[in-house]
Amino acid sequence: MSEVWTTPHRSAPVDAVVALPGSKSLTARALVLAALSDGPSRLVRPLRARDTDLMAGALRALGVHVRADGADWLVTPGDLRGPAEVDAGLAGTVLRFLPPVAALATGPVRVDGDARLRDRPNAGLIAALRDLGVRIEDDGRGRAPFTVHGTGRVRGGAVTVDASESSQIVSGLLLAAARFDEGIDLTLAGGLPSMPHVEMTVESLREHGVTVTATDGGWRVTPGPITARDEVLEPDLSNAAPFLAAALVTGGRVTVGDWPTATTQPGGRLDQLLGEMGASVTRTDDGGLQVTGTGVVRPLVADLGEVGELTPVLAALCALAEGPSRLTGIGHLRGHETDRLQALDEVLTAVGARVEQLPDGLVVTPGPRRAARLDSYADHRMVMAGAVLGLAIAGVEVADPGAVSKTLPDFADRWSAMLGADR
Ligand SMILES: O=C(O)C1=C[C@@H](OP(=O)(O)O)[C@@H](O)[C@H](O)C1
Ligand SMILES: C=C(OP(=O)(O)O)C(=O)O
Repeated sequence: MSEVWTTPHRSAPVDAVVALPGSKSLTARALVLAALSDGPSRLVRPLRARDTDLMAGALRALGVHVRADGADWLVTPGDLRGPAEVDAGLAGTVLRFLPPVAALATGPVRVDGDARLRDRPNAGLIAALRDLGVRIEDDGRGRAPFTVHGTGRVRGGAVTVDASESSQIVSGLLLAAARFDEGIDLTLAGGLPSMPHVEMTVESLREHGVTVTATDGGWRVTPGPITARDEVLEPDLSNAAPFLAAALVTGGRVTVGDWPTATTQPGGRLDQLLGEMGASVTRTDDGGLQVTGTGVVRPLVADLGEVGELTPVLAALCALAEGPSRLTGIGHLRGHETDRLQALDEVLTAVGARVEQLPDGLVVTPGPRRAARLDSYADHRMVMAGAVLGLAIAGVEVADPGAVSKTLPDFADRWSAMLGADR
C-alpha cells in the first residue's frame, strides 16, 4: 500500500458478503491461556496481524513454542524464563497481558514498544503486580519501558486495582492468576471501561477450566491448572464495523459471515447501534449478520463506554448523519493507539463536520462535506473511519494507511473487494 491511500468514493448501493479473520481480543487471550496451560493447544482461524504476531513473539521470547506457519497456530507451553526482550509494538493486549506472565518466568523480562506505547496508561497494572509480590523496575510512571524480574512464582492474593484507564489491566491479571500461589482476589478501585472485554476474559478462563467468581467489588480466581483446549476463534466483529457501516452510508446491503449467536465481543452490539442509526439488521439463514441501509444515517446518542473500540467508525457515521450526535463514556480513548477524541475531532472537522470535545466524549454536528487528506495517527481504526468517510465524500485520502496492519493488514484489499462485489 502506498503512503497515501485515496479511499474509494461510492454513491451506488453496496451489495456484498464479507468474511473476516479471527478476533484480535480472542486470539490474544487464547495465546496467553494456551501458553499457561497444561498441554499443547491448536488455535483455529486466529487473527494474523501485527498485534497477535507480537503476542506470539512475546510468548516465544519467554520459552513458549508457538508454531504459526500453517493455517492453525499450535502452542506448546514451555518453562517460562528470561532474560528476554518483549516488543509490545502498539498493542495494549501485549502491554497489559504479558507482564503477569513474565512475573511467572525466571529472570528479567523487559517490555517496550513503539514511541506511542510509552504514553499508554499502565500504572494500575504495575502497582497491582508489585502488591502481589512482583519486583518491577520502571521509570516511576508505570509505563513502558519496564522490566519484570520474575522468580518463577507469584504470591498473588488480595489486591485493589485501578483499571479506570483500561480494562486490559484487569484482564491481564485475571488471565495469569490461576498460576499464582494464592490466585487473585481483585477489587476494583474505581471505574472500569470495556466491561464486555472483562467478561470475555472470564469466559475464556472458564472454558479453560479455571474457577472465576464475581465478588462484590471485582473477581476472584482460584489457583489451579489451566486446561489446554483447542479453540476456533470467532471473526473480529470490531473489524466488521466499517464494512457494515458501508451498507448504511450507501443505502446498500452488507452481510458479514459466521456471526456468533452469542458473543462477548463489543462488536456484538453493532446490530443495536447500527439499528439506532437507521439500518435494518437481520440474521441470514447461513449464520451471517446482514445490515441494510436506506442511505439516510440517523444521529446517534449513546454511551460507548463498554464498546469504546467501535467509536472511530461510529463517529465517522455521525459525521454523515442527518443531525448532531453525542457519544459519551469514552474518556479512556485518549489513551488508545492515539488520543482518539482529539484525532476524531481533527479528522471529522477536516471533512466539514463541527466537533465539540467533551471530557468523556464527542458531539459531532455534520456540515458541508469537503475532501481532505487525513492522518492515520498510526491507528488502524482511524484508517477504517477514513474509509467510511471516503465512501460518502469524494477525495478523502488517508496518509500512512499501513497502520491497519495492527489488526487487519489487507483491509484496503478487502474494502475494494466489498465495493467490487455487487451482484
Ligand atoms: O481486552 C481487550 O482485548 C481489549 C480491551 C479494550 O481496551 P480498553 O479497556 O483499554 O479500552 C479495547 O478497547 C481493546 O481494543 C481490546
Ligand atoms: C484500543 C485498541 O487496541 P489495544 O488492544 O492496543 O488497546 C483497539 O484495537 O481499538
